[in-house]
Amino acid sequence: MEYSPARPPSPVRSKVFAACVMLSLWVYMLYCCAGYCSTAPGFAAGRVADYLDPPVKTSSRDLLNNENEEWDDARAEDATPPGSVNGTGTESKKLPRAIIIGVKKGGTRALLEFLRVHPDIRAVGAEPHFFDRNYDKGLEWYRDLMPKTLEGQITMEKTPSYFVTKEVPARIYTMSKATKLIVVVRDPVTRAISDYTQTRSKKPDIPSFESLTFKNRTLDLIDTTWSALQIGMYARHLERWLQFFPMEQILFVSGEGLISDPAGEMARVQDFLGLRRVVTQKHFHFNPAKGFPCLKRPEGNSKPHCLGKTKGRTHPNIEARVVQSLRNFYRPYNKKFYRMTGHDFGWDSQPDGE
Ligand SMILES: Nc1ncnc2c1ncn2[C@@H]1O[C@H](COP(=O)(O)OS(=O)(=O)O)[C@@H](OP(=O)(O)O)[C@H]1O
Repeated sequence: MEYSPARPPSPVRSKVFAACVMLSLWVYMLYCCAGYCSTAPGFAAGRVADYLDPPVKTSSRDLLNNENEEWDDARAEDATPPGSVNGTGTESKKLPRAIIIGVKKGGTRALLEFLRVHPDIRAVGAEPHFFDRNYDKGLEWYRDLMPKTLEGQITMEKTPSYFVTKEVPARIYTMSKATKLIVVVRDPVTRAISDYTQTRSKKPDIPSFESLTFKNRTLDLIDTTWSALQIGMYARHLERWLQFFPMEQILFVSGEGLISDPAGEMARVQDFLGLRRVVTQKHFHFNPAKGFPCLKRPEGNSKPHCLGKTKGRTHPNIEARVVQSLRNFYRPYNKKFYRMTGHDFGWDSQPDGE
């Protein structure tokens, strides 16, 4: 090879060099915006982009074909402590090792967002609805929705309808009988009203809560075919899960506790998942105007991130006698559920009225 001495930089060569650098930076930024920079730790650009725009991209969101109003709530700030991403090796998409299976309006979005703060958790932001609506698309379709993880990190998703869909326990068992299951439960009466409030926000003309609750005019026959009421019969749904999974593999999180003591509930969840207790009291700030805890970064003084306006909608006032009938209706189911889980969630000691 011919030896050529170093040539002094010419103005033309410098301009070409600068243009190449600019072009590479643009390509890298596009790459990151597309969500492929997730190996970057903590607050690095890729992960922030990932968090602002969760791993399921718009096209996949359409593919998911669900009325996923909660998707926007996944646009949380990245509160991952800098430099604390764990795990080793190269990243790859894996099937979930833990799933938040319910319940609808229990507080599932709050739990998922709190968990996403943990450096050992990577979760898909949207609800995949794989085991109930998209099962025929196959496990590879499902895996492809997941964010990439390093060895040692836990892949998660949440789809609240799983808990009440009868085919789902067997399907999750078939994927992996070691899957850890988390259920966020909430007073079934308040949950039903929350569910109704959500439906009414989309279809303002629906009949009143009272008229949907009863089958007859004498207001004594509860309409258990109405899904808003059926979901709250937790003991019944749980029986189906117990045909496939042992109780030790299911964690019940109190929806009320998630609001009044988020750090306490998060300690239980992290223990259950075999994780270090990274998400603690210092990650939460109670916002009195919202009435909810919001996520904050322990260091720095950026504004705490609260969930979006689809959470904490004002519930309509429901007639006291209707609430009382529902309390009477749910009492035996609640009692059974407390016995099965070994935990009294305290819903039956609530004062009457919501
Ligand atoms: N931190 C925090 N911020 C906001 N909201 C919180 C929080 N923790 C629990 N909740 C309660 O979560 C309820 C919505 O539950 P889900 O997220 O499970 O709803 S959904 O099934 O995904 O639609 C939502 O119900 P509503 O208040 O009836 O809207 C909230 O009460």
